[in-house]
Amino acid sequence: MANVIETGRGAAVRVDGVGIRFGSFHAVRDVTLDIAAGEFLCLLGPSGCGKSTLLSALAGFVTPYRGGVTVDGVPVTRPDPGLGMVFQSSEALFDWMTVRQNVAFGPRMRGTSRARQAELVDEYLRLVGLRHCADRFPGQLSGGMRQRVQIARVLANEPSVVLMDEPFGALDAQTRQVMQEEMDRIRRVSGCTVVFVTHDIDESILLADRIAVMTAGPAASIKSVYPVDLPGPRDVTDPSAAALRHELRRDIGEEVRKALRDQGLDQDPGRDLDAQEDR
Ligand SMILES: Nc1ncnc2c1ncn2[C@@H]1O[C@H](COP(=O)(O)OP(=O)(O)OP(=O)(O)O)[C@@H](O)[C@H]1O
Repeated sequence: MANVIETGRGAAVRVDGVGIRFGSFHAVRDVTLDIAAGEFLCLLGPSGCGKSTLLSALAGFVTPYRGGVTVDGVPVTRPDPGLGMVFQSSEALFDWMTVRQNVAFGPRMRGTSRARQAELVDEYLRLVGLRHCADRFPGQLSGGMRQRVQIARVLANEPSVVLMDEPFGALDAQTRQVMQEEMDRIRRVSGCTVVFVTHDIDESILLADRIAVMTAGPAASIKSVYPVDLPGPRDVTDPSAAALRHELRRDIGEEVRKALRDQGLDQDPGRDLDAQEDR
């Protein structure tokens, strides 16, 4: 597939008045967001509000019925190697290919020379700490390693924007923590813009430059945007992080309660959030 979006070092993303419908269902209403080149933006919100749907529009998988997305001024109209997507499940990897072949896949499809493919594989497997696994198959790796291969495979396309849909959601707590630390390093080295969907408030505080909170759906929009001005390495038990976490919990809690009220189910609105807090 030919690139329309430039590849390289991080691009500015403009989401301008985006609305998304699935038939008669109004999923997302009038979302406007400006994401700077190289920024790490987390999307948080109640379950089912439309985070993945909005991310799909950024990836060119879903066409908005109104508004649009541009990357460095270029309209997103379809998927593009310049927009890398990392999914929650590492089933996105090709099980019948080695790690090396998986990571080389995108560049090979774009007709990159064999020598350059080898360089890219080497560079990005090194970045995710998996050079020693190049000749293994995905089935021979742990869940955390497979997610790292998925990230290397996306980065080997040298995307200017990486879109991540709960990429660590299926990992155990310890692997998740390691991956969060690695993600912070990887994105600083690669310089790409990242839009990262998560349920996890602490994960968003650890990683984001800004956190956008969505309203409960249907017809979800952006409720508030929080800058995360915390020095690194971040610690969620730090008092300023704790204050931000409290604000985010309150903000999302309001939306969860609203959603439950709309469904006539508002008996124990705190439970969802306590479960998030415990993770
Ligand atoms: N292809 C589709 N057809 C119809 N409805 C859809 C489709 N995709 C998503 N939806 C609906 O749009 C709404 C938003 O879904 P989405 O998966 O984007 O939410 P989410 O915030 O990512 O959810 P979660 O946090 O649980 O992963 C939901 O009501 C969902 O049922």
